[in-house]
Amino acid sequence: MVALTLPAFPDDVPVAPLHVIDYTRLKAGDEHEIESLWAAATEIGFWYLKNHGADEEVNAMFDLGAKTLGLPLEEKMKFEQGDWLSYKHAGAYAADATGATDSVEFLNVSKDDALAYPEMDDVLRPFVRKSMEVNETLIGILNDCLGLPRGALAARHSLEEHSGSEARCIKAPRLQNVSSDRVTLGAHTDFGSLSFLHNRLGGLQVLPPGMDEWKYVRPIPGHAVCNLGDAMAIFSGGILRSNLHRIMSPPKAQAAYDRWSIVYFTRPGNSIVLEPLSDQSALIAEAVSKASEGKYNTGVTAGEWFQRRVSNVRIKNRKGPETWYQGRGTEHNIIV
Ligand SMILES: O=C(O)CCC(=O)C(=O)O
Ligand SMILES: [Fe+2]
Repeated sequence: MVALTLPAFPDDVPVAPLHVIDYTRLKAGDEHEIESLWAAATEIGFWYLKNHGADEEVNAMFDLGAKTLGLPLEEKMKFEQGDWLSYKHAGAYAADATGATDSVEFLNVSKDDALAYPEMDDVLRPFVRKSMEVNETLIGILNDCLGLPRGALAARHSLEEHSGSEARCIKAPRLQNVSSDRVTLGAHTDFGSLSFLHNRLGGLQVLPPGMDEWKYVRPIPGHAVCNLGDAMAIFSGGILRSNLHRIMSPPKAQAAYDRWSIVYFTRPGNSIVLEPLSDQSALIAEAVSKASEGKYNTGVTAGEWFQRRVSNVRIKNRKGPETWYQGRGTEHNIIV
């Protein structure tokens, strides 16, 4: 189970000063709040979201995750399926180009499974539905800020089409006798559109644009952390930012505890081509005209983008450092 009393996040580590966005104000169309969201989405691509109304669903997911990932390894390994869904054991991913491995385990459940199966429990489905509602609202607001026709981004995230959208529970076990600056999940950008993340302990770090020092994202009770992924950076011709991040063991006294997180990833439908929506927005067309030729024309679908990224991070598929680079996303210009 998740410990009820955890040591406080330390005051003497570098933190990223993320915007705090109030979801209820956003929903009410508050212009100041929309401007803050736009600033966060274009500058760093990460923000806190308060008053999102998903606490109950998220807490149930933490309990479900603890129960499921608490099973013996041989039980969990029966559910490892291909490169992506269900269970991922610790050490299955490369943490960097050298072949060092990660130390987190995941439980992934596709939104298509969570919504489709009648016997799906009363924890996953409510969490997926609530997370979808929040992410769709945020994506809709960003759609309008980008000057896209109403529903242009929503059409690329249709409920009907199968996609890489999924719920994830992550456990990073406390590390014994290891210095607290150990990377537990390697530096990456998220593959899809928008991630709705819930943390209780520190350890998540972002590399803010133009900086060479990683900054912690301080967990704030009741506040989710939202971040944009590659698809939104590509659709917007680079106006929206998909920022590099990683997980470290929790800082200072928090390092003595297992670290749990719950995430919902919204990703485009598998058939959606990842390219800038220049013909639908003057703002995007202008951004693309300033970028190097073809920079955001990936020539692949969201399904292919996802498959490439996830299979190249699998350590079993590693041939050498090039495999790590072949799995990179929109952050590929950044040397870490
Ligand atoms: O656990 C976290 O804080 C972040 C997880 C993450 O970045 C991911 O699963 O993509
Ligand atoms: Fe991530």
